[in-house]
Amino acid sequence: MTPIAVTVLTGFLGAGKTTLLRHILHEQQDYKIAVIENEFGEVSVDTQLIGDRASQITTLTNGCICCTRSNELEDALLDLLDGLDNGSLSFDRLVIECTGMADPGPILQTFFSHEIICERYMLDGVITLVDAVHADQQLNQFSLAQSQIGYADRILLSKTDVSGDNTALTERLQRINARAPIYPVIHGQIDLALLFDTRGFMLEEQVVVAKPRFQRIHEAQNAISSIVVEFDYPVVLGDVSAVMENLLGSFAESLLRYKGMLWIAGQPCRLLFQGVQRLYSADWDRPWEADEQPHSTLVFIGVNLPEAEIRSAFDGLKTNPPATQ
Ligand SMILES: Nc1nc2c(ncn2[C@@H]2O[C@H](COP(=O)(O)OP(=O)(O)OP(=O)(O)O)[C@@H](O)[C@H]2O)c(=O)[nH]1
Repeated sequence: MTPIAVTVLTGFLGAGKTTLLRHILHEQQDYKIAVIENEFGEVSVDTQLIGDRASQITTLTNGCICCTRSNELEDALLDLLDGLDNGSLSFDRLVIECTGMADPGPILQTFFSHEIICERYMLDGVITLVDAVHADQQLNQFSLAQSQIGYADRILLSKTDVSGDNTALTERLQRINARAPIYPVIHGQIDLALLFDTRGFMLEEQVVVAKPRFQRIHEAQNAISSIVVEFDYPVVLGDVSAVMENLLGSFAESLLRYKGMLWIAGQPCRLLFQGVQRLYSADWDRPWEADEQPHSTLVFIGVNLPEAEIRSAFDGLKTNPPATQ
């Protein structure tokens, strides 16, 4: 039986993993891809975004799969095999999207430490997304961001459309990981032949593969947490922008990542709102379904999150809800 090739997508918060995954699922013609998504926080924004393009999506929201003590990843991998064996699922590749705070070490270890998983899956490679705009600061602040680069078989430098000159960053990445080629990508656009069949974990004679390092997350990351803000009334787009501008004015350094779906007054479609530190964007997503109660849900992930300020800023929109809708 041919083992199922597994690609692990990693990279710090907001580096472009979901954007790349959407590109992979959209472009590839040759494989049936199953996806395991691990989301930070209980809201599955990314799962909603990748939609129905994967053969099977399993979402693990019970904490980060690299640090949870449960065997959630192991169980998910075995469940997928059960599905294959009983004919309820059909796929020939697996992509695992880690959270931006995941240390890839323990995730990779799962593929070496469980007999059935070792036999039926084959780790193809680790692809690490690096946000060309924020990476320098993230690498200075979080040893985890360095680990994610250390494990890479391929490094994809994202946001090169807005980052300016990347020479110094590229040199820094090469010093951390001299083995992985670095490719610039804009919105996940890359030739898939460069991503698959990297054989990063095959011990070929000509390749010196560094032994995976399994390390604990640095204590400093304990300061990172997430909060979910929800409201069940429509809001005016300009008001949300004003709230965000104010929050960023005071707390841009603390807000590592924020994203969610918004109910905008008078609009038939959901607004996907997301940002990474100071860069944020909004896109219209699909229309609200007839049987779906519109609502807004935002997830904020940050260092020493100013929770009270964030909640009170959004509560402020409640006192003056728009008359329409
Ligand atoms: N300008 C620009 N924006 C990008 C690029 N790639 C991704 N983005 C934007 O960056 C934000 C984060 O992208 P995602 O793909 O959600 O990042 P992620 O790594 O999956 O994020 P988390 O799962 O939250 O860690 C989104 O607003 C993307 O549209 C790029 O190449 N250029």
